[in-house]
Amino acid sequence: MIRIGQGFDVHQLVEGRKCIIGGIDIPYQKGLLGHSDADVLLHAISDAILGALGQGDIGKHFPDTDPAYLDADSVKLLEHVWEIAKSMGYRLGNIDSTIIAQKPKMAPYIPQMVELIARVLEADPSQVNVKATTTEKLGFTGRGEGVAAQSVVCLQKAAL
Ligand SMILES: Nc1ccn([C@@H]2O[C@H](COP(=O)(O)O)[C@@H](O)[C@H]2O)c(=O)n1
Ligand SMILES: C[C@@]1(CO)OP(=O)(O)OP(=O)(O)OC[C@H]1O
Repeated sequence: MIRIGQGFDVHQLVEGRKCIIGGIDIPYQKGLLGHSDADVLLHAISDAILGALGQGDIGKHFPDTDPAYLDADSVKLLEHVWEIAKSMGYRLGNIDSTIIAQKPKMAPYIPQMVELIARVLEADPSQVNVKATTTEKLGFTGRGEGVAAQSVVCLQKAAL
């Protein structure tokens, strides 16, 4: 059986925070604001997996009112989501994601993001695609006020 899920997330860019995207700490004068480390890409991917499983979203599994998730490492959150997927008998088919940001430049860091995501999802890097786009200076991403990410995931379950 094949299940498809999609995820979308946005975090504000502010001074005094780290810019962690796809599990990689990207050097930049601003960072992403959130209850956790605000890793917008891993949140979109986590939501896509939970969507494919019909298991709600990361806000349901990791409430932003719970101090346990304050400054949480989103790699750990994705690992937890992947444990749910495995417990339901799924493995990764493929994943495609887009980071929407005017700055910083993502391209140099994308290979490291792909390696990390593939490792967490126990997949080959060829099953994971990460892209980036600006919005040509339009909108909140174009003004550099925030970063958005979207992801589509295909999960496969072995037939019994
Ligand atoms: N934050 C970003 C945005 C884009 N890129 C790369 O630049 C290429 C051109 O982007 P356009 O928005 O003009 O299509 C694109 O192919 C991305 O690979 C980036 O590295 N970081
Ligand atoms: C990850 C959680 C939990 O720390 O907080 P944030 O970092 O604010 O991220 P968001 O994308 O709003 O989603 C879910 C939250 O519950």
